[in-house]
Amino acid sequence: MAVEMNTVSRERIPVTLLTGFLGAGKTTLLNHILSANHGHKIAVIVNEFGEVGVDNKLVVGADEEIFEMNNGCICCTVRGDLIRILGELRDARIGKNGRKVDFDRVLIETTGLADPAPVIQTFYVDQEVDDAYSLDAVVTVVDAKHAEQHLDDGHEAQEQVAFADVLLLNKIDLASEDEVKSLENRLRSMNPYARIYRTEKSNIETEKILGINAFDISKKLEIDPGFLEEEDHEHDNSVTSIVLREEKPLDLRKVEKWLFGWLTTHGADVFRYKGFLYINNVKQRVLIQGVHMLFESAGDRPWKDGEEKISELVLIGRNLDSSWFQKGFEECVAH
Ligand SMILES: Nc1nc2c(ncn2[C@@H]2O[C@H](COP(=O)(O)OP(=O)(O)OP(=O)(O)O)[C@@H](O)[C@H]2O)c(=O)[nH]1
Repeated sequence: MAVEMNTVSRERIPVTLLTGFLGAGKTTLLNHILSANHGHKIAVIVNEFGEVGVDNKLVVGADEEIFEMNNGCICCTVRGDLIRILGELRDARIGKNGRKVDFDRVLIETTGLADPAPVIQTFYVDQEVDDAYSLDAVVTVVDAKHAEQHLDDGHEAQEQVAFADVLLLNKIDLASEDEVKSLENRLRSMNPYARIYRTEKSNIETEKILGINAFDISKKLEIDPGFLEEEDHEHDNSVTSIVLREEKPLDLRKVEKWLFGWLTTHGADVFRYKGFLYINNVKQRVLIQGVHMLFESAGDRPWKDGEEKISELVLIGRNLDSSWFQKGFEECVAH
């Protein structure tokens, strides 16, 4: 009996923590994992900075259970939420409380602004979480085009690299071989342990990131000996988010002209923006998103019958003037 109990308690649910700076390619990786044929049943927890759950809408794979935590950063205000969701999932796995969720691993996508250390701590410091879950690996997606800049001025970006078990050097199509090599050297000097893979569109064999048993707390403690005790962590408070909403149909050309005009002068201030637009005389939602000055808009699925048609755009960056954005967005209404 004792042996059996030990076996049960040691069978903890593996968790992959997916981090990476804003726009690096985390959702792209998540979609890639969820569409791949690997046989794992994955419960996904996504954390969004800003009020609108755009990420949830961007994630494909309707079969997976997706739990979303909005309105805060996973490493601060919603850490309690994370513990609660992990507890609920653990119970649902065995059909407790009348709900059954069938999964064999958990994947957590953190917001690009999260410092991973407090999230990792949760798996060691919270006893109930520790009993039920084991951290399999911290996978950090790095944007080959913008990482140097993010690493120069961001504490979170540095921590994300420092705590990674696997680094995906993504978007290599946007950087030269020399740039990629020099970034690789920089990453290697920051984190000598992580396995580094170069990727385009976060395309990687799932065996290289799931079930790899790569997380080793002793290595993390070598990097930062006090990290399990750290109560506080720093945030770059100059980074904020704005949510724009408009119920009237918009004119896509006006939106593009307005946004593009602003981006050409302020592209460095905006890390990430994304949303769906309700465009005049267009049956589909239009997905609009970008990272700094790289911007794309594309037709998404058609609006469903009875679905509220509304445009929602989230911007994350520095020095964002909310009233200026609200006014500009309103002026994009189609006439
Ligand atoms: N050119 C290029 N674009 C990429 C690549 N990978 C992802 N993208 C694009 O980069 C943008 C951001 O990708 P996401 O996967 O949404 O990034 P993210 O890290 O989830 O972003 P946040 O959730 O905002 O932090 C999207 O427009 C992707 O299509 C790549 O390898 N090359």
